[in-house]
Amino acid sequence: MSTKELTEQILKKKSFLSVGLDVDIDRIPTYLLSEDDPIFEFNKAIIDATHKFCVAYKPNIAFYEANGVEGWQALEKTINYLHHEYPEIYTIADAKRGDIGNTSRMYAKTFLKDLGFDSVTVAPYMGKDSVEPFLEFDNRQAILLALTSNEGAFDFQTQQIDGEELYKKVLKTSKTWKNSENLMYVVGATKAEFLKEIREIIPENFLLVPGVGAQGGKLEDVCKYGMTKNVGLLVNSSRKIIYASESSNFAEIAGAKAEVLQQQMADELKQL
Ligand SMILES: O=c1ccn([C@@H]2O[C@H](COP(=O)(O)O)[C@@H](O)[C@H]2O)c(=O)[nH]1
Repeated sequence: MSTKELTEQILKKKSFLSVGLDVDIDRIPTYLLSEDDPIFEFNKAIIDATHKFCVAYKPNIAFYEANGVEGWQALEKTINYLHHEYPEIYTIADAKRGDIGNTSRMYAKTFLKDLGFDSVTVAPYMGKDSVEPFLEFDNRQAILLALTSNEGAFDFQTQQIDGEELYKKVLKTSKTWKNSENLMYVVGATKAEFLKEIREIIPENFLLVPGVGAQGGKLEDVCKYGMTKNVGLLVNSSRKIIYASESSNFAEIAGAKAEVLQQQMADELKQL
């Protein structure tokens, strides 16, 4: 999907919500465990109940890899279900890949071609040749980790190198890479106070903002400095939505949680 189409979906649905499909087999309702594919059945119920209120889904690949072959099968069924039932939805493989170019090409093929995700998260640490293979696909994006939501972000990302924070160097240098128009960036909602300076470096690019909900990030803070005239935001929430209830109506309750966030987003969009 192009970023123009993504913006159109955001304005149509009055939502820039991404629902995180971080499916932990130990946290899903126990009655689902007797199904052939409990992870997929959980995802299907969550997607059917929340799709009206969001524009994107973000499966975190770790939760699927942790279940071996069955996890990969559940991931493939989930992305196929989204493509077939809700083709207007933007999809993010939160895989945080990046390696020497020859290897990155294989990661890019897996997520952006074979599985057909719209985007994949990529770590910038190995530099240009590790990221450019993810930028070669039309209407697909690589989402580069810029300033992450966790405490450890202060270990390296905010450290000064030659008088400038490392995350700012990542933003500036990545703009010089081939097909950099296909870049989006991860900025944690817990780091909203950095957004003003981040927007001075990348005024237009979409940001994927995780950390609202379980990690304590605030939607209004993110919007205040992160929103552009074309919105430019995908705000993700995972656990607060998908594990809102363990009862048999878990999906309905997840839908209600997603709707609360969507309503707040609709209010923020009125200020555009
Ligand atoms: O900086 C980052 C980058 C990625 N994540 C991922 O987003 C979700 C957040 O889940 P919640 O349950 O809403 O906290 C999860 O998949 C993380 O691995 C992040 O949190 N921060």
